[in-house]
Amino acid sequence: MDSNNNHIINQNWLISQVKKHKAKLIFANIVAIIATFVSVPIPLLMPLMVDEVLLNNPSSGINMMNHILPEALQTPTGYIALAFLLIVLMRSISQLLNILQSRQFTLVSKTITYQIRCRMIDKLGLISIQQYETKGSGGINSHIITDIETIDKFIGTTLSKFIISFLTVFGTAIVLLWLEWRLGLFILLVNPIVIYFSRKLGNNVKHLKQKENHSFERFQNRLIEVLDGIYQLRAANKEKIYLNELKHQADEIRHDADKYAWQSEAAGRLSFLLFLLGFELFRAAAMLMVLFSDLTIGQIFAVFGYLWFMLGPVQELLGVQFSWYSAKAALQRINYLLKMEEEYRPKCQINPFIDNQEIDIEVKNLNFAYNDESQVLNNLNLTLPAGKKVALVGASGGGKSTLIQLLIGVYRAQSGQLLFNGTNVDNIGFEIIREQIAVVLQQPILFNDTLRQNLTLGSQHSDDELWNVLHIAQLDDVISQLSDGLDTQIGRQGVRLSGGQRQRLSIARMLLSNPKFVILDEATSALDTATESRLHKAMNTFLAGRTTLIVAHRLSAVQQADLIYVLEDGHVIQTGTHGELVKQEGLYQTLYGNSASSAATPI
Ligand SMILES: Nc1ncnc2c1ncn2[C@@H]1O[C@H](COP(=O)(O)OP(=O)(O)OP(=O)(O)O)[C@@H](O)[C@H]1O
Repeated sequence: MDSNNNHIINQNWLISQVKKHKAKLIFANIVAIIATFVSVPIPLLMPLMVDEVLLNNPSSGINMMNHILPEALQTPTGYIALAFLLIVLMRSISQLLNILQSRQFTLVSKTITYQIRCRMIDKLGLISIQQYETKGSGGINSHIITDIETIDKFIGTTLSKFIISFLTVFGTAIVLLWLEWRLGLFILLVNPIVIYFSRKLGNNVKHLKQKENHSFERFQNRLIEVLDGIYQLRAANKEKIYLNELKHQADEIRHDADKYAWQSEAAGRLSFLLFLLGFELFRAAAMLMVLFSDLTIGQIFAVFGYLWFMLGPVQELLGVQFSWYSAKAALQRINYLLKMEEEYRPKCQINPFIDNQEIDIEVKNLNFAYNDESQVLNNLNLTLPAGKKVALVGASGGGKSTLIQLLIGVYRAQSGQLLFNGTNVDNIGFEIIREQIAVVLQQPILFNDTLRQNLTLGSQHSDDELWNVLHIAQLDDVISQLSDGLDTQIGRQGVRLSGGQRQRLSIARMLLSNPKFVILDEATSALDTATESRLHKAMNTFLAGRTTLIVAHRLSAVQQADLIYVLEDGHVIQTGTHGELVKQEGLYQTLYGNSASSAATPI
């Protein structure tokens, strides 16, 4: 579990990422400070215009303007026009600097979220299959897409606005202190009080965001399942029931999202109301000061200007905490995924496959259960001799596919040993073992891509090689008739192919990977007997000298094996060749005894 925690996104990791972008962030902050410096003095032009121009009390401001303006323009209209141009210039510069600053933040946030996404994708390759089965792809999907989006928004938008807003409020308070220290002090005190209360209010709503996320995850998981099974559901006329269930889950999202939306909005508005009350108090105090102190009308305009100036940034600051709650919840969910239990991956200490020799496999006293409820493999003992074809038969649910899962390391036995060429799998490591194995499943996994890509899975092979394996797999005739040949798109999960064609494509893929150990798990179950027989004949040359494990129910697939194991309740009850076993009283005879001459025997 400790090693899993190495992947999580914590403060240290974030700090290390931020350090990588130090230069950009320092630049962004300097830009933010300059932008604030440029925009904060704008309201100061108010006292100048009101006191010195409108009320005709020329002072230092007018003197300064006279340095810039030619004599002919040194009139109230000229001063107003100059102030107007100055303000336009200052506002434009400040906005341009804001754009520059937010650009820096976007660059940083996109890079950091890209890093998080890569970290999650790396993790996907490590998570144990058991965890995948429990979590479902929808949940994982939502972490990689929605949660990262939330974090991206927080870093890129909220955080960059936070800096500008904070600097603006701070700068405004400084100018107010300078204009009238009592008013400045007042603002400096009001803001922390408002932020304190708004945090209290925010605390009451943060769990609602998590609830909304959970509903969303449940919905997404179910949606993916329903879409994957839509064909079956439609055929069984159960589509409506499942779609209604989805609607019900969508309604849960509505309920939870609505609760969070209005309560966070209300909390935000209440905080802002608190600020507005402070604001009104401040305004009243400022007017009293005009009456009872030397604050001028112009200065009070400046003070009001600053209050107005502050409203937006204060609202941004108050909103930051809600984005923070969302980002924190998203981070927690991302870390949940990053902490998921990983597949057991022992390091390679011995490589028993280096001499290109055939592979023999020994299974010794193997015990395995998926959960506490039932034992699937019970002290299983068997041998797959090098270069031989071994069939595994038995009633459904006997543990045949489970043994395959253990052989390829998808699950791990609770006790017992698995030996490849006499070496325990724990000393070899499954990465090395999987290089030697190819598994063909009853329902092959195909991608919505070309035939070529589905065959090669990204490795480089010439067309001749591809056509050769397609020929062995009895698929070359079918594919040569397609107008796009190897570049034909096969659709989602290979829907444009028949069940038998999908199985043959999967066999061709196995042939191409040139494995030393072949596992065929009901790999030809969808083929007609004539094609199946041709395929077995064609594959015989390829399989010679390769250890082959055949899991099948059909006699045609079983009887060609050099050795057959009959499995019941997770252990071997009979061993022998077809000829020997049909003569023995027992499960094999019950299953295949009367159909020795028939080509296919469904169980
Ligand atoms: N992922 C899983 N989680 C929990 N239980 C499982 C899982 N996969 C299989 N099982 C259980 O393990 C037992 C053995 O299943 P397994 O698929 O190995 O049988 P099998 O012999 O291959 O059956 P079949 O001939 O029908 O393919 C069954 O009782 C099944 O319910």
